[in-house]
Amino acid sequence: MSKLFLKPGEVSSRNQYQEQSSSRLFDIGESSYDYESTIAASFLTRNTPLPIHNYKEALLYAVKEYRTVVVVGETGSGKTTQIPQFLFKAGWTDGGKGIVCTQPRRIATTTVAARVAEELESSKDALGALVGFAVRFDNCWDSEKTKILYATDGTLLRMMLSDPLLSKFQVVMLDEVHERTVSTDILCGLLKKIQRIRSDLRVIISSATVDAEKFRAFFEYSGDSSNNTATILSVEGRSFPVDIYYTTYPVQDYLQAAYEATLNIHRNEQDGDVLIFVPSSEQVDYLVERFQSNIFQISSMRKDRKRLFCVPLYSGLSYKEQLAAFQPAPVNERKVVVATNIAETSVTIQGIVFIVDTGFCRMRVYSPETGMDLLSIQPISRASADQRAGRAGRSRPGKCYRLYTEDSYYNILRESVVPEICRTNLTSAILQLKAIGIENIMNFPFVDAPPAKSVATALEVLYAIDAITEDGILSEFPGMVMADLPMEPFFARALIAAKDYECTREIITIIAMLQVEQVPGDSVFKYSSSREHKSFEAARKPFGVAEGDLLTLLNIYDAFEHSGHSLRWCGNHGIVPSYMKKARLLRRSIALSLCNVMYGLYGAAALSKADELLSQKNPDPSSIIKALLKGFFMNSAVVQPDGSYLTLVGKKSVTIHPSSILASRLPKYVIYCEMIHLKRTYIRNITVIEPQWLIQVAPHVFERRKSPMEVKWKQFISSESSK
Ligand SMILES: Nc1ncnc2c1ncn2[C@@H]1O[C@H](COP(=O)(O)OP(=O)(O)OP(=O)(O)O)[C@@H](O)[C@H]1O
Repeated sequence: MSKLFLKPGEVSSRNQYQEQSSSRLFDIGESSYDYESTIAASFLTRNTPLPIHNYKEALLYAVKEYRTVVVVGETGSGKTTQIPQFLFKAGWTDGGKGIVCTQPRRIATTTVAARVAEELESSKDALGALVGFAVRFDNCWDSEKTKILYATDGTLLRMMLSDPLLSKFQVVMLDEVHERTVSTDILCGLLKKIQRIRSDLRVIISSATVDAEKFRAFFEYSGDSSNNTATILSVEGRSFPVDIYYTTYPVQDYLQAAYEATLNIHRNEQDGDVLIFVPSSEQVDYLVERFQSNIFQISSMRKDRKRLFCVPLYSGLSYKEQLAAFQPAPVNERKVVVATNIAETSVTIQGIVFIVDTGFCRMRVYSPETGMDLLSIQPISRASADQRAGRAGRSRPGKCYRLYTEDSYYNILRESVVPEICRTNLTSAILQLKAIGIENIMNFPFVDAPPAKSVATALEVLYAIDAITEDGILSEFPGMVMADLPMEPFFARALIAAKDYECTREIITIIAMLQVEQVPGDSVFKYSSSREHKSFEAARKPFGVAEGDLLTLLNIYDAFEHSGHSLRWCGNHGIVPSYMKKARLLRRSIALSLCNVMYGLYGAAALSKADELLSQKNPDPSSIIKALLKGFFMNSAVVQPDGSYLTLVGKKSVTIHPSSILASRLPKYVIYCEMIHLKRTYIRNITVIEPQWLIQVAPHVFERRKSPMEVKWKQFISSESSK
């Protein structure tokens, strides 16, 4: 075979880190993919302190003098872990208020908090005291003791429902702002408003370079001449260099290319673990299985027979399963982590030296005609590609293999991601804003304003599910309760309705099971619904019910409960025990949230009410479906002669996803929980309904001559604008 990867010293000319680079063809083992190489920033020795340490004084000065500091810097320079510690040690929490740092993702939130707790308190068990975390359905902090709190952006937003001025915090740091999640963008607007009331509050924005000036300008407050308002602090340097390699021509099959690139690394490189980025959990599972089934062959590729082992990492896994990716590899073994973009930002997996980046991710894209999000596979942005590369080079120099050309990187990938707020369903976000007291959505200071049509559709949907009145005002009930429940408004609506239909236990169970099966292709069965379809169907058959997927999930949970939560029972039925354990925990969390929010109960009273809510009642299936309909009636569809379906709202042609238990039965009327766009537009998690129930639960939408899309949205817009 010909020469493999170029050595860093052999390269020259440009790269994205403005250091030396060059390009040359080479062949990677048996595969035919050619790569060009680009070398990253200057080398620092292993014991070099993190680059952010050189900026400690500058940072503390900036935070003292300016209300907002935008910090930009390379991945791995130490922003996330060190800045809160600098502020803590400099006395910013001495007045009794804490520091909160947000992250877009759960896994980053919890792992970074654990790392900082260990650094600050020199103990592995310290988490939850001085340093804590808060994510949906899981809190590990103490309102008295915790001085540094890591929280997901969505959780901080939810905290603002009870504490709109964030009075518990002295400093709010929004990390990874360039990811532009809806929650982070909304937090930016809210913080800008809070700063006008609280001149003591300090805001730190950590962002990629490209967006820095935009955020600085956004936070600059012209009304305050006595105070400096916003500034930028650039942190130069990274921990260790990462050499970047590109293919010399576009890759046809990125999964095959990822597989081959990894084999090549294993065959030719010394030690160091590999992190592969693919778009979806299905593809993660596919690659993991492929590696595992060829493990002997792969290990024998090396003279020293170093073993390779492979672990998945995506959001549908339980927390414990996710942590497996963070465990160090045994001596003489090489770990390959196959991940979705959950591992893209703020995450440090020790031992990772090689990155394989397919260049794609699965993204939610909003369709204003249907008012629904579509999940589709899209090229990543350059900012994401840099984040992915930055997962190497954190404890030693690394290499990143991009399975696309350098030309694609510079000319096809967008510089930064389209803000999620401009491409996603805003129902949940607007409900949150209304609950925080922002009535005039059109005048809210968005960093980038969402399309007016998306705002209008969200208002219309909120009106249809009774969250807001005809005048766009949040209803005390159920609107305020929906906003307080930690879940999407449609599920919250169904859960609230469940009380009247006497099926709270069942709706809680269904929501918990759906939460576990978040990602298309994921299922509670150990077989993949797409690749091991026969085994999957055979395992599901004993639980299947004619009413559809959600009641089938309920049946599975009930059987699990009946078995005494037996892990052996799970094994005998091809069910993944950790998923069921996760569902069990989630049920309890959801029940407790409901007790807090709807019944105003806390502590022991909430626990005993939660037990009552979760005890067996066996309602009629039609009651459960009617409660679901209260939330999901906008997602109804009717079968067409060719076996496709037409959505009743939006008139979109869709197909039942092959993983549905109803895929071959084709009932006349259905509701669905999710629409996804793959090769076709599919609907998932289907329930059979009677058409007359639509009129019973939502007469304001389905009574003749009242088209839902005519629901006064124009009036909403004009009344919103005039508030
Ligand atoms: N959980 C961890 N285990 C081991 N080392 C860690 C961990 N978290 C962080 N580090 C070390 O601290 C360094 C800085 O990480 P930090 O997350 O603070 O950087 P950052 O500037 O926020 O980068 P990014 O935006 O890429 O997350 C990492 O490069 C790594 O060396």
